[in-house]
Amino acid sequence: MSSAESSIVQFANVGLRYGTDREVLSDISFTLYPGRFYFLTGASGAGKTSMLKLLYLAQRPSRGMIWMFGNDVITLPRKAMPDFRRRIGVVFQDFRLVQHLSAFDNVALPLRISGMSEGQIRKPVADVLEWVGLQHRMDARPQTLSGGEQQRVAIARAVIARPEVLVADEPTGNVDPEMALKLLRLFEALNRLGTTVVVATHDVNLLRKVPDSLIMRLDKGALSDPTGALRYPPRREVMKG
Ligand SMILES: Nc1ncnc2c1ncn2[C@@H]1O[C@H](COP(=O)(O)OP(=O)(O)OP(=O)(O)O)[C@@H](O)[C@H]1O
Repeated sequence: MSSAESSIVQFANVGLRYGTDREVLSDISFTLYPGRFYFLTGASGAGKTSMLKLLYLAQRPSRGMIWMFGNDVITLPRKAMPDFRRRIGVVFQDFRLVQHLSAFDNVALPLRISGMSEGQIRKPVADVLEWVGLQHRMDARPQTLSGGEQQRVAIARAVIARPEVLVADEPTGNVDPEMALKLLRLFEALNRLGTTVVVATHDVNLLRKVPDSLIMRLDKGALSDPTGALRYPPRREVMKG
């Protein structure tokens, strides 16, 4: 099998500019392989959020090519987008929960949108809320939850539809170090189940907590490769170095 066939995401010479400004991402080329744990790191303003937006298809590049799940997403018809987006779960630093809905209803939302019946929804939502340790807070509204609890609801919502890729943008930015580690363990558990995980963080301490992770580093919109993340096959001994 060629590397292109076994990859889950490929970027080739991707550039992104907002409006007529200079490029905030330049010549970005990399391949993500299924089942791996990637960190995307770099200083504030380096372009992490912009890169994740390209990854979860909220933003089109100004140039270059992007393939996901074996398809060219640049030329993908608009009506095919929702199906693609469902294969990618997203977690934001600021949670983005719907304030007037309970934890249960926030997590149930993607399943309701996809047309599942209430009978089909109850158990998977309860199970995933139990998995994030919030079975006792199912009826709580977001504003009555702590930051760590809200982020766990957001993670539950991101994974309820079993995405193949989970993308998280500074998911530990608004929680204390102990909760950050707990959230990271949830991402690791998902990764062990086969989900490809991409976590953007400027917190270099976090990188050390996942020994088998691959690190992509952005510096002023350019990508570097401190752990061999961008080479194939990624070598375990390099990753741990
Ligand atoms: N919608 C936008 N319009 C114009 N410029 C933008 C927009 N979004 C981001 N930028 C610019 O793109 C560059 C990269 O921003 P981005 O948010 O991707 O970086 P980041 O690494 O995620 O930073 P942070 O860690 O501070 O969130 C910055 O110079 C920013 O000002």
